[in-house]
Amino acid sequence: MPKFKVGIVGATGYTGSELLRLLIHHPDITIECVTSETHAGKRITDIHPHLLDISDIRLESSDNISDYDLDLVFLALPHGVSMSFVKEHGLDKFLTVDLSGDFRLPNKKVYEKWYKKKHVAETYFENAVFGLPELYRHEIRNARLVANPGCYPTSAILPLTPLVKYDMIQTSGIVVDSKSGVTGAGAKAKPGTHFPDLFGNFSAYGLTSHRHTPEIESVIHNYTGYTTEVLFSPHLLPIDRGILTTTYSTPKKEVSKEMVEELFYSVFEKEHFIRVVDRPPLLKHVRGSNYCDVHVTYDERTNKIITVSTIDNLMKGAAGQAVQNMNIMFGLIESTGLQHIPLNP
Ligand SMILES: NC(=O)C1=CN([C@@H]2O[C@H](COP(=O)(O)OP(=O)(O)OC[C@H]3O[C@@H](n4cnc5c(N)ncnc54)[C@H](OP(=O)(O)O)[C@@H]3O)[C@@H](O)[C@H]2O)C=CC1
Ligand SMILES: CC(=O)N[C@@H](CCC(=O)OP(=O)(O)O)C(=O)O
Repeated sequence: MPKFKVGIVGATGYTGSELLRLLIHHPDITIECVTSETHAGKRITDIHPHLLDISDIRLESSDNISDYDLDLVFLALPHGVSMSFVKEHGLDKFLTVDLSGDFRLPNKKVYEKWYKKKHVAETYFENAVFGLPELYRHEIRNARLVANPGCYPTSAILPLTPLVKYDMIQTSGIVVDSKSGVTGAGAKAKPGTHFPDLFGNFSAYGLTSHRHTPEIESVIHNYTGYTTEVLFSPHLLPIDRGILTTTYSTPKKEVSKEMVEELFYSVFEKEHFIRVVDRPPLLKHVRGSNYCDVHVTYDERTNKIITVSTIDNLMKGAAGQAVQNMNIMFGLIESTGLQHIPLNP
């Protein structure tokens, strides 16, 4: 079978780098072009020296993308930039997997409220499928534009949807408390991601205003039909990769630890990348892999259901999930090229 041809737009960033790591040896695809506006003309190893003797492809401007006959393009671009690319190229020439948040929300109004940015390609919201395969596998198969989920939303939506869908929890007062490694903030240095600010430190940010709040709420609504109220609080961990998310919710009816555990085991039984674990998961047990480890329990004393989930933000939180979506769009086995064993320790 001929291989599928793909391009990576924004290949110099962290998710671009991770896409390269996953795709160079993917058995069913070839990487035809990789783009950078800042480093066009340089070899990929000038930016990613770890690829020495592995790839010698040259970076070029995304203006050249039309010179290639591509089946699919990954947009590993900042939000605001992805939407301009989609507006310029449309969806007829190639399939698109957008890693940014530009097409994850229901419409322009919600986007502009939370992103504080004008949306210039609103007509494409109706084409976009939210790229969480465990929820929307069938829709992804026929999509031309997949909005790859945010890293925090992936870690929160996966454990919350079974609880909401099966009517186990009250829809208000759901608390999502997340901690992320610093690669979640992208490759460009910012004051808060500077080594002395990070090392030996730990901080909350984006309280009450983070753009992943409407992403979590709108996907839960779309998938379950329930309108929820989610309080989302992100934190920055002094580590490179990984997200650990704890959720707290109140049961709607009488539950037990065994009941919630049974629900998770049955819902996720057939999911290759979701592992239900019988104790709180560790970040190191998913590092470098596309797994999401989830744990659920019930605290009788406070009457709260607690979930703890872990992902690698660059894998199941970004590039790994994007490749999982690509596999589905091409009709390949979903786990192709994603069988990495977690790097422990
Ligand atoms: N990091 C993570 O854990 C996750 C990231 N995401 C999302 O994925 C997307 C990519 O993230 P990430 O790889 O971390 O980001 P980076 O900041 O590391 O990389 C962004 C890339 O976009 C390119 N680029 C092109 N045009 C512009 C522009 N106008 N301004 C800035 N950069 C531009 C940059 O390269 P050049 O200058 O060479 O052209 C660079 O390669 C973002 O939308 C992010 O929100 C989603 C989930 C998780
Ligand atoms: C640690 C850190 O800064 N994380 C990022 C989220 C990364 C992510 O999922 O990204 P997008 O929704 O932007 O694609 C943040 O809070 O803005």
